[in-house]
Amino acid sequence: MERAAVGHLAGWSWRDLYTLCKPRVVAVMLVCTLVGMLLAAPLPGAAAVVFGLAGIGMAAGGAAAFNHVVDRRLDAMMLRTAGRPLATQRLPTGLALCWATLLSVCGIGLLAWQVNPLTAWLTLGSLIGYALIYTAFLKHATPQNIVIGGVAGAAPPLLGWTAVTGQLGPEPLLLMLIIFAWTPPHFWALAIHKRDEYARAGVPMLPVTHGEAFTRLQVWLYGWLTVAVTLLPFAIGMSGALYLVGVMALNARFMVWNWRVWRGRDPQAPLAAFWFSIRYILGVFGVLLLDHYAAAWMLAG
Ligand code: HEM
Ligand SMILES: CC(C)=CCC/C(C)=C/CC/C(C)=C/COP(=O)(O)OP(=O)(O)O
Repeated sequence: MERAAVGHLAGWSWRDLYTLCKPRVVAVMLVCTLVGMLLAAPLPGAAAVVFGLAGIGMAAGGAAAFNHVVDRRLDAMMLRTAGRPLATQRLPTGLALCWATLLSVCGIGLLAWQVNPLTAWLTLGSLIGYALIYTAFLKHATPQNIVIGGVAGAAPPLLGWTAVTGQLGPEPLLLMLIIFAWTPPHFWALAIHKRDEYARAGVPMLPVTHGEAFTRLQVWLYGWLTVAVTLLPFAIGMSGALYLVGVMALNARFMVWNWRVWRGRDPQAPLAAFWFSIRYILGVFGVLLLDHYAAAWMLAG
């Protein structure tokens, strides 16, 4: 019998274990982590970078897998998530739980063993914050779920910074604040688009509890907060003119999308704004890095 057929008969494939890790979300998080590392030290040690990325990546993937386990019944109720490996029941819950535990233990263990205890503790805090506090409690308790839970999702650049320096400081907190302020426009734009699904599943997301118009206003206001926070690296002298120009251009496009969401005239705007938010956050961290190396290069010259 062919291997594929065996996999099919068994009901699940190895790819399902990969899917549980939310690989695209974790990939963007790791980009932000790497930028945090490279801003902390122009030439960080290879071991801190490699083991740091591997440990943080495994822990974030493990947290995402726990999220799939905890949310398996809820995911089955929503069209967007109904095809997930646990929602369809093609992957046994016990196996997913083992996978989530293995990834989390290996990730945190690697950080404690090869990186530093501070990074291991902070990553563990983010893991618990997302997998348990957000997923099992906040998500069902309050429409502020993603604002509070956003602390865990915003941690990656700070974790990257501590991985190479072993200490906290105002700069990594600022990098974290950028993602924190960006999370509401990122998620609520999608939540507006998926409002009916969340309502049917009984999840108290902001558009369900406070209506679409109020959520559109919040996207607009948090958008401005994000703009203000992204100007701080320049204001405190952490980044230079190249960053300022780049981030202003990104902010202009970001706010055009948030404005379209706020106006509420284009039904396609929320989903388009959600997808742009991902390019935006990658752009902000990309331009932070570009500016950092441009400054180092000019100093060397
Ligand atoms: C609590 C905070 C956050 C919430 C509630 C949230 C929510 C979501 C949701 C519901 C999706 C759709 C997923 C899907 O359709 O499978 C999504 C997608 C995504 N999010 Fe977030 N997010 C958060 C934080 C972050 C952070 C911190 C990053 C990266 C720095 C991020 C990056 C992404 C990416 C790249 C996608 C697209 C995934 C894909 O292409 O399948 N998110 N987010
Ligand atoms: C250690 C560390 C850095 C942890 C962070 C872990 C992590 C992967 C956070 C992702 C945030 C996210 C996609 C939230 C959506 O969850 P949801 O349940 O609301 O969305 P869903 O309905 O798509 O599952």
